[in-house]
Amino acid sequence: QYGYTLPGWKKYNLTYRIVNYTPDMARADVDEAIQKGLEVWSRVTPLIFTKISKGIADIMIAFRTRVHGLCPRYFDGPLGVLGHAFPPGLGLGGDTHFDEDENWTKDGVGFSLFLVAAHEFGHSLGLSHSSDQTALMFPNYVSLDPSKYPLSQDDIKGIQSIYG
Ligand SMILES: O=C1CC=C(NS(=O)(=O)c2ccc(-c3ccccc3)cc2)CC1=O
Ligand SMILES: [Ca+2]
Ligand SMILES: [Zn+2]
Repeated sequence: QYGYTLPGWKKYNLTYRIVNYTPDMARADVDEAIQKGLEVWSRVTPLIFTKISKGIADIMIAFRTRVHGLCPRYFDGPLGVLGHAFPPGLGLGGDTHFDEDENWTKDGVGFSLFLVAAHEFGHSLGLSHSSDQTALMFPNYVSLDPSKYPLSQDDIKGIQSIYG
C-alpha cells in the first residue's frame, strides 16, 4: 500500500457517447471502429463500456476541427495531430476528439479510425505515451494491420497497473 496507482477512473463501468459522425465513413463503421477501439482495452481489464445516445457520458467522442467549443486544445488542419483525449476525470476528463480535417477510414486510404481511437482511449483511461515502438501508446502513428492484436506487453502492463 506504499505504492501509488496512476490517476485512473474510480469505477469500472464507463459510458461513452458518439456526439457526431465523420462524413468520411458509414455511421455503422464509425460505431464499429469506436467499439473495437474500446474493446482493445476492456479485453485486458475489468472495464465495461456502455454506449449511450444522449446526455453526458464519461467518454464524450466527437469529430472537430481547429478551435472547437470549450476544448482547451485545438486541431491543426489535415495531417499533424489526428486526435486528442483527456485523462480520467469529470467534465472534459476522458473525452476524445478526432480531427475532422483528416481522412478517416475503416480499411482504405487515410487514417484508421480504429487504430487512432484505440490509442486515444489509452489516454482516456489514464495512460501516457510509451517509448516502446511496438506499443499502441507509442507517440507516432504506425499503420499497424488493424486485424493484428494492437496491444503490446508494454500497453498491457501499463493499463493493468491502473486497473489491475
Ligand atoms: O496526446 C496526443 C498528442 C499527439 C498525438 N498525435 S497524433 O494525433 O498524430 C497520433 C499519434 C499516434 C497515434 C497512434 C500511435 C500508435 C498506434 C496507433 C495510433 C495516434 C494519434 C496523439 C495524442 O494522443
Ligand atoms: Ca490534423
Ligand atoms: Zn479537443
